[in-house]
Amino acid sequence: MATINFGGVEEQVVTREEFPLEKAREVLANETIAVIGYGVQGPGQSLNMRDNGFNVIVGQRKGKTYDKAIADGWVPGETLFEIEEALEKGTIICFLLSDAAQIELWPTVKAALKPGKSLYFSHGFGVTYKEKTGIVPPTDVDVFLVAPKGSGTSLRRLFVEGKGLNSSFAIYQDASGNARTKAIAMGIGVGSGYLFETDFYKEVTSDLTGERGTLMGAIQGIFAAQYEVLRANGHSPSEAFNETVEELTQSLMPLVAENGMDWMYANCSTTAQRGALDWWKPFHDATKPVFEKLYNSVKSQEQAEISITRNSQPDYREKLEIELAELRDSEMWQAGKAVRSLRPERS
Ligand SMILES: NC(=O)c1ccc[n+]([C@@H]2O[C@H](COP(=O)([O-])OP(=O)(O)OC[C@H]3O[C@@H](n4cnc5c(N)ncnc54)[C@H](O)[C@@H]3O)[C@@H](O)[C@H]2O)c1
Ligand SMILES: CC(C)(O)[C@@H](O)C(=O)O
Ligand SMILES: [Mg+2]
Ligand SMILES: [Mg+2]
Repeated sequence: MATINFGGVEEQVVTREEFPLEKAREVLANETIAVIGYGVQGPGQSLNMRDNGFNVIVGQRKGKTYDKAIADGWVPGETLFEIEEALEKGTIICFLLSDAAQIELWPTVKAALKPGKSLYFSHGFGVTYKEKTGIVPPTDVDVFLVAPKGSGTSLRRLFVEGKGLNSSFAIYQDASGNARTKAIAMGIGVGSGYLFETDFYKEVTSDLTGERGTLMGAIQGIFAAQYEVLRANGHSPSEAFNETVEELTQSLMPLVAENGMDWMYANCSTTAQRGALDWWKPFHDATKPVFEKLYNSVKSQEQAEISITRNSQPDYREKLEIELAELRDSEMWQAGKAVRSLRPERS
């Protein structure tokens, strides 16, 4: 573990330098890694591990996604199987179905978890909310998680570009005495940048907060609010969208990603800097109570309850799609579509 100072707080993290890919390959040399589910994380993690030289198979029920796995080079009967067969063959079971679907499949997975096998998650959800999910692993298997901090789509894209998303890792149960090393090896194998340690409860609590907050929920809320105010005051969709979204994603966020907020500010006018430095505080004060409400709703398990109830309905995909279509069809995101089509690299 390397000790790194994060803004005055020292943390132990695992870097690729200290735990190189060769070591990860050695640790997992005798394992068959069965990736169960080929939705968003499934492809990213399985393809990265395959390209990193691990022994990986995929378990996916037949249908459109199974065909996508074939298109990605997984071979039926060799590296691609029905879920039950992959569970049988795998020694490390990567449970990468949607969190709600994990509940339904758990009895099947549990039956396949013979002593000595490992159960791998990418979220603390299933076992943390065991009263709601029924996911209680047998005591003679290792249980750990590696949670990439980003979409499986980015996990794969960054890997292909020679970059990496950071991931957290956590141990829930160490039956073999080797769970920690295995978890870290898996984290390196899926293409993580660096790995930071957490526990299942903290992972699920921070993750549910983040995606409902700044990463996804809050950002759409704040975009919509500013766009609406600009439009209500007579600004065109072009002007409102560019001033709300396009400039942020194309110009300013890449600068923040590269060198931090102050550096992005410093690369804008002093007029902009003065205004931003004055206005971030009112935005902070206005939104902090909402973040507190959100965190409490996660902590009380209300968010887990909603997620399970809503995403377990037979038509949950169709219902999500209706709400996504509402976003997509809104004037702001339709304006965005037009703006994207005008980017020079697209013409
Ligand atoms: N999406 C991400 O990028 C992301 C990022 C970090 C962590 N995670 C976590 O990774 C895990 C997998 O998430 P995901 O977003 O990749 O999942 P997903 O929603 O894309 O679903 C994965 C697979 O589940 C299958 N599935 C759904 N219902 C099923 C059922 N009843 N029986 C059998 N198969 C079924 C689908 O065919 C699909 O292949 C979750 O724990 C999630 O919280 C996801
Ligand atoms: C990609 C996210 C938002 O980080 C993940 O947590 C998820 O649930 O998809
Ligand atoms: Mg999440
Ligand atoms: Mg997340």
